[in-house]
This record gives sequence, structure tokens and C-alpha cells, in this order.
Amino acid sequence: MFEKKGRTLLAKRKTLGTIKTIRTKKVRKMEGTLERHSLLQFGQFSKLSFDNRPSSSNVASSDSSELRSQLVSVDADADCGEKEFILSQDFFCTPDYITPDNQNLMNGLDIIKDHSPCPRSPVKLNTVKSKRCRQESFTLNPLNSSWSSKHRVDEQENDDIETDEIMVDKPQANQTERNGYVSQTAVALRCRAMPPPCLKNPYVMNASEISTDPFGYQRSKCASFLPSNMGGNGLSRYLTDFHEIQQIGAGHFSRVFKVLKRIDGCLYAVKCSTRKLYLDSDRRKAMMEVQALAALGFHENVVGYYNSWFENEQLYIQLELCDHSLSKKSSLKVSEREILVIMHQIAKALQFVHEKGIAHLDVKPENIYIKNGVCKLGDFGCATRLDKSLPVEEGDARYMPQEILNEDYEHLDKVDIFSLGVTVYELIRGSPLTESRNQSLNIKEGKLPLLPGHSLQLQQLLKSMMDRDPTRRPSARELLDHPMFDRIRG
Ligand SMILES: Nc1ncnc2c1ncn2[C@@H]1O[C@H](COP(=O)(O)OP(=O)(O)OP(=O)(O)O)[C@@H](O)[C@H]1O
Ligand SMILES: [Mg+2]
Repeated sequence: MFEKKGRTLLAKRKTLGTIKTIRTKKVRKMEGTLERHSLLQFGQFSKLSFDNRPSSSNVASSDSSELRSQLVSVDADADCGEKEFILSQDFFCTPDYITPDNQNLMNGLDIIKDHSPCPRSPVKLNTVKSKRCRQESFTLNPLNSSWSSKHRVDEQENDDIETDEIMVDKPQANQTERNGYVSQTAVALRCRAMPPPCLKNPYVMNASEISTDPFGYQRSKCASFLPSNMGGNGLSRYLTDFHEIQQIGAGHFSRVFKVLKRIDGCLYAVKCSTRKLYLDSDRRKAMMEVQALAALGFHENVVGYYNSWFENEQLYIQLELCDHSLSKKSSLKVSEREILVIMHQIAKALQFVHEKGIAHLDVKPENIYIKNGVCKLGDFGCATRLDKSLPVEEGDARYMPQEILNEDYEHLDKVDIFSLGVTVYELIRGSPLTESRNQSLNIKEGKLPLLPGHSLQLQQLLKSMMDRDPTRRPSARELLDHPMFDRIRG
């Protein structure tokens, strides 16, 4: 019965939301314009050499008309909204696309004299704010550092003009406010320029100094918008930053790829959620894995965490690349010495994790990786806090003790010790555990069959790790102090 319950709980845990947010026509249209936008920028503007570009005042009219005809040819069928997108000042607000010379070129094109029926951007009132975004982006972007200071000077010189612009536009903006019109492109671009939401990491024990959110106000407008849209329309961070080599693993929720990071030339693992995380609640749940990894920090026996981001409603996690998981070894005969090494290394990982006030709750061979002969605990997708301040979502029921299936969460650290015991037992058996009721019952009762070829000392230790009573199981520290490990201590 408990096994069934365990599976049910597991199923409960594994159920990530699948409700799809209906993407409105407006959003689709916006994506279209973004694509066109990129096309214009990369396909058309790139034809102008930065080095040879003329200053704004010297843009030859022939150049202007040539560029204009290029623009027209690309966007001949664009509707009025798309024109607005290209010509609006919002176009120049995004760090990704901004080039001050484009602004000058636009002046050269004499856009003001363009009497085509494009509505003027209603968000022009925010010129000052937009300019600040631009300055920041240039200052921060190392690729632009060589001319960012020049640009800043230019902008300061143009300050008066910008102010005048605001004053002239005011009545029009008021009218826009009355109409209640908000440009979707403006929203999209503002959000792209916005930093991602700052969240309190619930796994960090003493988080008082990082509990404030410097972007709380802005975030409230864009928080749910950011994860679903960043990275779309060809702006894939994954594809831009990494070269995918091959898939190296798959779990219930994710696929893991071996990748080469283009900028540093090093190999990493990138874990990508298979389901689209449309709901905020799903995203937050998925983010707990990276929050736990980030809160933990470095340990030799914990898989290294580098980075994470959302892209196309999926969570990507850049991790230390390991050779393979321990489950590969489950089908091989492992010597007692090897068993002791694995046990000792994972006990060290657990001691580290528990000392940080965190329980892993999904220790099993598939979640222990080997790199150059060193074991690393991975997959913190079920990690929770020992003090029960976070929800408990236990992992694979085959490795769970009875108390957790009874929803008794008093000794979550001892849950990990039990799971490590079952993991080692599986390694000694040399075949993966089945979901058979009898086998599961015996394991959860701590009734282990004799393990021929293995020392009584090891068998007794395993028995204590899998004791039905969690208080009688050794802690990770006690495990490490066990005299049996003297045999492998160097
Ligand atoms: N850093 C890594 N290096 C090498 N292989 C990895 C790494 N991370 C994961 N893998 C491989 O990918 C598999 C799936 O990864 P992981 O367990 O993290 O995914 P999951 O979807 O959370 O799994 P689960 O079904 O256990 O919840 C692992 O069993 C392992 O074989
Ligand atoms: Mg896993």
C-alpha cells in the first residue's frame, strides 16, 4: 500500500503544469516584427561599415536614399504598426540593437518629413529613461567600450534637443494616455532592457542582507513576461553561447547535453527542461533546483553549477560536465573497495549539503555522476530545507524510506542516508532495483538479504543506514567517521 502511495506522491511531485498560456495575436505579431527587426538590423544596417561611416551631418543624400530604398524594399509589405516599430524611439532603447549612428542615419533620412500615416510612439515621453538605458548598455557592453565614451559625450551635447523633444511631445502623449494605447513593441523592448527578476534564495541560510529587491518596481511590470519571451525569435542564448555536441542524458523532466562554450572553449553539461514552463508557479518550482545549487556553492563531490537562464519557456542550467552517472555501474560488478570510495565521497557531499541546512531527497545511482573517478552528487530538483520551511517533494519512491511516504518530515537528513544505503545495496546487487512490492517492502523495513562476498562490517553499516527508525541511522558525519573507511583513507 505504501508503495502505491509513494508512487502517487512521486506522481504528484512529477506533475509540472502543462496548461498553455494562449499566446495572443498581438504577441505573435510582435514576434514577427522582432524577426523583421533583426533582419533589418543585421541584413541591412550591417552593410554600413562602422569605420567608414559618415558623421550625421555629412550623410550624403544619395546614401540616404539608397538606404531608404533598401529599407523600403525589405519592408514594402509592412503594415503601419511595423513601421511604427522600426521608426519609433523604442527601437533605439534596447541594448541589443542600439547603434547611435543608426539614429544619425535616421536623421539623415529625414524621417520627420516622412508623411506616411505611422502613429508616433506614445511612449516618447520616456525619452530620458530610455536614454539612460542606452548609456548603461553601452557602458556595460565590453564590445562597445571603445566608443561608448564618445557616444556619451554626443548624448550630453544633445541633451537640450532631447528635452525640447519631450516638451513638444507632451500634449500628444497626453492624448495617447487618454486613448489608453500601449505599444506592444515598447513593452517588449523595455522588458528586454530590464534586468531579470531578483528573487530571494530560500536555500541561503542567512539571507537578510540580500532580501531587498532593487528592481522590485520595474519587475512587477515585467516579471511574468521575461521568462517566456527572452531568447525567442532567433536570439537563443543557448545557441549563441554554446555549440551542442551530443545528448548525454535524460530524466523525467529534462535532457542533458554535452556542449562547448564558444567564448571559453571549455566543455560543460547543459540541462534543459523538456516541458515548457508557461506558468509562473512551474518556473518558480524549476528554479528551486538552481537556487539550491547556487546556495550550496562549490564542493568536490557536488556537481558544479555555473549559470542558468530561461529561454522559450524552458529552464537551462549550465553544469560541470561529468563522464557518466553511477547507474551505468549498477550493471557491473563493483569491488568492496570501490563501494567504500563511492560511499565515502557521497557521504562527504551529504555532510556538506546537510551542514548548509539542505536535504537532497533524491539520492540514487542516476543522480550520482562520475568525473575522472570522483563521485559527484547531482540533480537537486527535489532539494528542500531541513527546517521544513520549504515544501517537501520527495524523489524516486524506490529509494525513499517509509517515514517520508507517511509524510513524516522530521528527519530529512536521514532520508538521504537511507537513500544512499539503498543506492549502495543496488550497486552490490549489480542490477537495478525493480518496483516489486516485496522487494520494496523488505528494503523499507531494513531487511537486507545476505550479500555474499562482502564484509560483515559493510553489511551491518548498510543495515544501520536503512534502519526503519530514522533516529537510529547514522548522520553523514558519523558515517564518515566509521572505522570501515580507514581502509580507503590514504
Ligand atoms: N553534469 C552532468 N554531467 C554528465 N551527465 C549528466 C549531468 N547532469 C545530468 N547528467 C545525465 O543526465 C541524466 C538526467 O539528468 P537529471 O537527473 O539531472 O535530470 P532530471 O530530469 O532532473 O532527472 P530525474 O528523472 O531524476 O528527476 C542523469 O542521470 C545523467 O546521466
Ligand atoms: Mg535525475
